[in-house]
Amino acid sequence: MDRIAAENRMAELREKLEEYGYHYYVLDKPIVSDAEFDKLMQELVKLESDFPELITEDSPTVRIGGNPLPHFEKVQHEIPMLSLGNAFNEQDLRDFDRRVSEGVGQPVTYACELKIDGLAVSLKYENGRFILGATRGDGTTGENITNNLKTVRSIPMKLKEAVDIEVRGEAFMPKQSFEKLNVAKLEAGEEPFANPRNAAAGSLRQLDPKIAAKRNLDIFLYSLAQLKDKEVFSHTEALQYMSELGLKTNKEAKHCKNIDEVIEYVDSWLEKRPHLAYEIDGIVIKVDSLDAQKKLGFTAKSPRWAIAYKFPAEEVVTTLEGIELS
Ligand SMILES: NC(=O)c1cnc(OC2CCCC2)nc1N
Repeated sequence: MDRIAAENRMAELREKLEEYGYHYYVLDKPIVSDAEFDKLMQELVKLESDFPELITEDSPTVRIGGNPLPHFEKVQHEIPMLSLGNAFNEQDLRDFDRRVSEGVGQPVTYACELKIDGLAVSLKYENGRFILGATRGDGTTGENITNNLKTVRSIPMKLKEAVDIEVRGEAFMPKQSFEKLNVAKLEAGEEPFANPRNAAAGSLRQLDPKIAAKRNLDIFLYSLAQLKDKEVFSHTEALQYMSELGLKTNKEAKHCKNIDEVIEYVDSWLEKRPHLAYEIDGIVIKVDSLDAQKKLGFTAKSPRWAIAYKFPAEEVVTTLEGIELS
C-alpha cells in the first residue's frame, strides 16, 4: 500500500475504532462484533508499524499501552480534589439537610449518585483531546498517570466537541474482572488484591501501561471541575453535558426533590448493591444548584454542599477450586 493510501486508511480506522469503542465501552451497546473490532485494531497496529511516521497521538492503539515510564511526574491540581464528609444514618442526613437549607436560606434539591469504590482521578481535555490524567494524591498534588488512563477503553481520546474541560471521576475494576485477576494471581502464587479498589489503584500505579491495559478498568465521571465557553446551572445539567461530550457517567444518578426522596434512594440502593457489576461504598448526595453550592462553599477539606452516606463494607469472595477466600 502506498503512503497516501495508508494515511487515508489509518485515519478511517482511527475514526471507526473510536466510534465503535464509544458504543461498546461508554454506552455498553456494541455496534460491531468483538472479532470485527479486533480485526480493525490489528490492521491499524500493522499500518502503524509499517508507517510509524503516520502514528497520531490520539490513535486508539494507545489503548494497548506504550513503553514503561521511569517514574510518575507530579501534577498540581489547579482546583483541589476534596474529600467528602460522611453520614452514617438517617439522622445525619436530616442534619445535613437542615444545615444546607439554613445556609442557603431556602430548601434545596439534591443530585444523588452511587459512590463508586475506586480511585479518584482528574481528566483534562484541550480542544476536545485528552491531554492529562492524574490521581487525586493528597488533593493538591497527584501523579501523572495519563498513559495508564489512555488504556481505559471508556475514556475517550477525543470528545464530541473541541472544548477545554477538566472532569473528575472514579476509575474502578468491575467485580468480575477483580475475581478473574485474583484467581490468576493465586494460580501464579502471587498475593491477591484485597478488594477491587486496591486492584484498580494497583493497576493504575504501574509504570508499565501494558499492565493497566490488561486489567479491564472502567470509569464513571461525576464532577465538572473546569469549563470554558459553556454555562451550566446545576450538577444534573453538568452530568448531562459531560455525557453529551462522550464521557461515561453513571446512569443510576437521580435528582431528588427533598431529603425524604434522598433517604428512599439510599435505602433502595443498600438492597440493590450486591447486584451491581462494580463495588460501591455508599451514596454521594450533592446540592443540585451550582449557585447554592457557591453560597455554601467549603470547609478546610470538604464541600459543605455534599456528603457521602456510607454503607457497611461489602464482602467479595475469591474462590480457587471451591476454596472460599474472602
Ligand atoms: N466515588 C464517587 O462515586 C464520588 C466521589 N466524589 C463525588 O463528588 C465529590 C467530588 C466533588 C464534590 C464531592 N462524587 C462521586 N460520585
